[in-house]
Amino acid sequence: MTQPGKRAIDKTAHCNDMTEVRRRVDALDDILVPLLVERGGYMTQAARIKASPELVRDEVRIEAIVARVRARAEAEGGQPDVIEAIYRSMMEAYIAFEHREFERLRASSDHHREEAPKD
Ligand SMILES: O=C(O)C(=O)C[C@]1(C(=O)O)C=C[C@@H](O)C=C1
Repeated sequence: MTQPGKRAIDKTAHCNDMTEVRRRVDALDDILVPLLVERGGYMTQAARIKASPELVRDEVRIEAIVARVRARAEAEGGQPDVIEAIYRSMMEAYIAFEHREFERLRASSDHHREEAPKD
């Protein structure tokens, strides 16, 4: 459980003008974007490990992630519906990326294949 006073929502600073709001938002985006890039790296890993493109989209896993992040949003004093919408949209973008990575990795490994493909 998130302790009272340690919730993310309680860390939001009171702002006196939009310059301060935007400075705070930019500072959080500077933390978020590198984390999203790192998360995206695991789509490349998944694309390498999965045996077929049909396995890229995994509805069971998507729903498990949504349930998990909704609960976390609640515990942090946030809005579960907002976090769910962000995650569903983010995962669609990552699924598209994972499909591109799946193709890219197979295409480049073809160049390194020693034997000619059969047929
Ligand atoms: O867990 C996976 O199988 C992934 O490929 C990762 C991920 C994600 O976390 O964004 C992306 C695509 C899948 O539909 C489910 C989840």
